[in-house]
Amino acid sequence: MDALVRPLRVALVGNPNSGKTALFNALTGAHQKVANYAGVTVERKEGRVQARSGRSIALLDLPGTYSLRARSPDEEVTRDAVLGRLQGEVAPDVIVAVADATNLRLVLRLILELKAVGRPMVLALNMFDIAERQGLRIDLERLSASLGVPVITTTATRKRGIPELVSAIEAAAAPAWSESSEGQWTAPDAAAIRAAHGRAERIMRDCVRPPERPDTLTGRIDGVLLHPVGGLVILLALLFVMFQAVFAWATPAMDGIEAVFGIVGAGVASVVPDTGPVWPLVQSLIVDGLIAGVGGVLVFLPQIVILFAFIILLEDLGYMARAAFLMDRIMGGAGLHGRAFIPLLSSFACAIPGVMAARVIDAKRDRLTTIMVAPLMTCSARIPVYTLIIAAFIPQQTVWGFANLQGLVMFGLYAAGIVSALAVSFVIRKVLWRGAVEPFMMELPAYKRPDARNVLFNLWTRARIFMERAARIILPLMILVWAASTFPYPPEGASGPAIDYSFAGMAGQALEPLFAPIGFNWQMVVALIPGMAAREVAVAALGTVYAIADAESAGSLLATTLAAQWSLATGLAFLAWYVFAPQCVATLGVVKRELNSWKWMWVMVVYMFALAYLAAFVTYRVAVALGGG
Ligand SMILES: Nc1nc2c(ncn2[C@@H]2O[C@H](COP(=O)(O)OP(=O)(O)OP(=O)(O)O)[C@@H](O)[C@H]2O)c(=O)[nH]1
Ligand SMILES: [Mg+2]
Repeated sequence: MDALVRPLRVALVGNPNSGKTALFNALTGAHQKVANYAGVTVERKEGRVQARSGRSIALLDLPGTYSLRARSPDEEVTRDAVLGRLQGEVAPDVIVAVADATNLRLVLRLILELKAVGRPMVLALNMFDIAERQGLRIDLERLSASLGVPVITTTATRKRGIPELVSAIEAAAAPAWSESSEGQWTAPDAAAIRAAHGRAERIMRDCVRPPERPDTLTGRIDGVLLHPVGGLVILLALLFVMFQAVFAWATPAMDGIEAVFGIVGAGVASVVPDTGPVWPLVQSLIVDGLIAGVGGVLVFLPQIVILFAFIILLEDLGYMARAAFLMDRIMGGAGLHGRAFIPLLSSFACAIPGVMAARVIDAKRDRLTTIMVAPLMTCSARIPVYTLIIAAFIPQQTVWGFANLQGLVMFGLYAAGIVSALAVSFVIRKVLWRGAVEPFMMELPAYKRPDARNVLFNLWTRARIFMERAARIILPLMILVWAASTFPYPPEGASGPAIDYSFAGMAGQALEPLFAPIGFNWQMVVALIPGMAAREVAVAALGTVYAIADAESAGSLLATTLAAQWSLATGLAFLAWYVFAPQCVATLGVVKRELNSWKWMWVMVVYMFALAYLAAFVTYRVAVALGGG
């Protein structure tokens, strides 16, 4: 192919948290996730840029690494991309080494390794705004001369230095039209590593003067936040406030959304005639199937947004790496690798990115353990389930004079997820493989003021994912649930409610004996079946089933209906079930893919269902014994 017309292949390579993805976004206009901790990007991501000359650039964003001597799966992706060893790819035409200008020492060694690969290279000195603020003096010309690569200063988050970087990339590529498919690189031996280390130190001494105004704030804040006792207390307090806020602040917005659905439902009922054989069905599909089902899940959007506002702000500040540090001892005691923290943290959004983030863990067994427990963390799809049951059964009251009881129960459910993840990993360590957990090192990023646009964009992404799931997964399933609960019609002269004679009613009643010991009724069983697709589907299905079953309660809130129809013990057993049950086929699919093993996927299915059944059983029996039946 003609080298002039095919796009220029460029790879962004650098230490974790140096701003590669921020730079990628600034160059391509993409919106890949950027956050202030190491290990955000675990996959290669491709984007396009058009240079002024008209030449198209195919840009690769890669996971961060300290060396081409890769250890973990994410680092292997970077090494293989740089060397052109990825399936169906050739080595990049230009490597852009991305460096955090305030933290050059480590990246210099990586740059020297990259030079040895022999591809044209450009150094982007990113975070240059911070370097300037600190009064860090870098002799750019000398640095460029000692390394033998052009140096461009950038501030990715403000899009500074972007056109200059693009020009430098083009200029670097121009002479090298060679189509060699693989970069050459051989792992250096100990002597070579020492030599590179010495060279990096010399370059540091020659080109970089220490900052005039070093960042002392980070150190002072860490003195408090990383205190072994005080730090943990602050972490717990933060989580406590977060769950209080989820309940206290969301209510007005949720009431608003509910009111809108109520008005829409009433509007539909007044517009659609209720005569003839078809119109009542249409009305039922819209009101019982779509509004009661899909709308019943969408009302939880405000809670999702509030929870993620906290998480995203803390991520951007740079607090999450500190939380990992604080939890390291506890996690180590449970046999979890310190690097498991970020995957488990990601699992609060959804177990799928969580399971994928486990790629940052190099030891196979540690990675497997992390993946096996990640789905126990409370993902956001559980929020509708938890909130619905809490609203139905837990009174809205203040305890200890300041805490909202509903928020406290939510906190407890999250804690149950975390504690059981620790317990399961402890058991895996004791039963399946022993041996010490490897020590864990993670750079603590400097604190940064959260960037409003980044926070809002990430928040919008979470909200969009939630709403898209409602449209893509819940909506079609609710049409099925509605149809299964409506047809066939009851026979002539039937006495019971019509739904009892429907497919759903029959299936639920057939399976009910299996679930009776844990206090579930047939409507719940019906909800659990489509609920395998995603956890919040169960809430939608309950909404639809109860809306069809019980015309009198039509229009009243699902929580009110449940409070009337279920015992307290049943409600609590349902909560306990949802702490553990692996009701998400997409997660199971990703576990199979990441571990490349059906066996471990089935181990997960079996152990999680077993725990769910056991937990619901114990909860139900204890609650009944205490008078909650
Ligand atoms: N002040 C400032 N902050 C930046 C700049 N570039 C990136 N950041 C911030 O630095 C943090 C890390 O940025 P990312 O783009 O996620 O870093 P990364 O290199 O992709 O990290 P990994 O994917 O974990 O390897 C984020 O909080 C960004 O907002 C910059 O030029 N100036
Ligand atoms: Mg990244």
